[in-house]
Amino acid sequence: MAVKFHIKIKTNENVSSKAISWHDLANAKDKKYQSRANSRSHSTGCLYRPVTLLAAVLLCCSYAAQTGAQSASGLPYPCDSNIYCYGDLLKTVQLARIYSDSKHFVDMPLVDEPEIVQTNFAKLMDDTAGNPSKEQVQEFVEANFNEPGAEFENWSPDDWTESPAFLANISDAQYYKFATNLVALWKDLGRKISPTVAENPEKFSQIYVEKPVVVPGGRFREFYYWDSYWTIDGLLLSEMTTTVKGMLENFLHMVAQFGMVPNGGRVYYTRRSQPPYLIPMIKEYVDYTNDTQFVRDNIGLMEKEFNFWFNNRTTEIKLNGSLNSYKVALYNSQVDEPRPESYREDYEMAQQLPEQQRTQLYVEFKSGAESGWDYSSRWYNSNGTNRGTLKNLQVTSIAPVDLNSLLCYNAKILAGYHKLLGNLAKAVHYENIHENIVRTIEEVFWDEEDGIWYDFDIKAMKRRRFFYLSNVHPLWSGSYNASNAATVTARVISYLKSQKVLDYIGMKYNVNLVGAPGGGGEYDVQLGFGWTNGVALRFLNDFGDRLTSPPDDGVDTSGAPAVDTRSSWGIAVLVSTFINARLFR
Ligand SMILES: OC[C@H]1O[C@H](O[C@H]2O[C@H](CO)[C@@H](O)[C@H](O)[C@H]2O)[C@H](O)[C@@H](O)[C@@H]1O
Repeated sequence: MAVKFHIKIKTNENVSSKAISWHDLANAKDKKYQSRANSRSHSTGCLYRPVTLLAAVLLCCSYAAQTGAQSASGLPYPCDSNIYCYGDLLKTVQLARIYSDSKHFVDMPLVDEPEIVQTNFAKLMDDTAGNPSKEQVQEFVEANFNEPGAEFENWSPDDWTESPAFLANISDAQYYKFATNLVALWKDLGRKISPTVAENPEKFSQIYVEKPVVVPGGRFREFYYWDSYWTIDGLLLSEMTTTVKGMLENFLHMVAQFGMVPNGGRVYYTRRSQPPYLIPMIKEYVDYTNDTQFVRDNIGLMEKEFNFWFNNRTTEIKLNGSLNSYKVALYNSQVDEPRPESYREDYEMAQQLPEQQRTQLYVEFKSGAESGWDYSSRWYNSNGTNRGTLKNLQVTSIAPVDLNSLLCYNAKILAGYHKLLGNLAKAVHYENIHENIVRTIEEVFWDEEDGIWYDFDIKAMKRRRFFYLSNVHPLWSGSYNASNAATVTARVISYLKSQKVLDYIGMKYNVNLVGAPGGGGEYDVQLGFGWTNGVALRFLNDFGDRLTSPPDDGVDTSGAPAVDTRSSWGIAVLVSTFINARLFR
């Protein structure tokens, strides 16, 4: 008799359940799919209770065959692993403060099978009456986990070249050297995931992907979804088309596997995404290579990703006094528990709220991470202002103009590709979606008085008239009525000038020590960030023929951490100069 298992294919609100048999699994062409399914049945729903060791083990075993465990609120956990995503082991280790960065622990591979690690943990709790000291927890972690990074093998991209043609456009010697350094960095940021991860997925939080990836770097040891858009742009300028194609194939594989592209390449990121740049990334690649066969082969998965957002991340609103209704997109990850990679921080913040409000805060944390703007005052809402603290996060009730603009752009690309492939009915379908979103952006997000688009508060039903760089997204994506292009562009530039924002562009900068990197936030300034390298290369490509580096102005950066021209703050200064040059010529 065929035994059926339910494999949850995860999207957040849309948890669809697909019955497959072991026979199906055994015959599955894709070995990774099989090993991922195995890992779920191994690691699901296994909760320690401070009873006896035997009872704990029995409890673990009885849960082992289940999938899709839920928290008491009824919402799913960040993933099904009771080591990396929820449960007493995770909570005990993260609250013990062994590592200053919570992400460190959830990036550590297991030494043994999850069941054995759970049994060892149950023993630790039993031996210490459920209250181990920090040293005892540390000893347990060191015995049962390896340091992060064990999941990679050495890899140097075959398609890397020292002197891609675009470098010849850069006339300034300093900038030339700077660009050469950035191109060299691709070799440091490339990662190939070891086949051991595919063979034993239950021992790793790293998601196995077949093709190498380029990561942001530093503590970000895995791919990040929206970062990859700018990374890929820089890789294409660097003529690394094979690497780019592989990264796109990985993303498409994840759409097939998860129904969407996860925030990043770890299991604890699989129930939230990031801004949907996959279709624009494919467009960048196809424009550069003319590989239209890639579109033909993958149009179905591109649509699948679009539909994830269009079906699971939208809501209908009616403007006050209007009969028209509008479909607006929002970030919304309905998942309980602290973010595993920021467990202690989220947990401690939630403790300051009454118990019944904590799940919603956890949802807001994850939805903020899904936006990529984690965290910005953009998501604070106290009495309609953008002031407050993380406790005032209201991501799920703010319709972001950039997300709506991005989906508009996605629909336009899909319409164009369907036309190219001769699927005329589909082309019309996506053209209609595109037109509807353009109308929504004009009628909901555009502020005629200020001459700019704003995010929209769907509780108060009004625009949030605060400056964020995301306000100009529709100008970039072309999500406005083409006949108004000249007026719209002039108004947006005048808005930017009025805000004086172009004087202050930077990722994290130091307001006390000009030119020095800043600090604070969730993590330190990272050296050689993948996506900012891509942005800098793009600017050097577009303006390198007319840029000259500033003379040494004697700025004292002696108090600043040692960084070189590869750092993200240096790049931000460069980009700011370029933006000024372009807009105010
Ligand atoms: O460059 C990678 C990403 O870095 C930030 O977010 C990531 O770190 C957060 C804290 O560890 C995590 O919760 C989030 O989900 C991660 O994406 C940054 O805010 C992102 O925009 C960026 O993609």
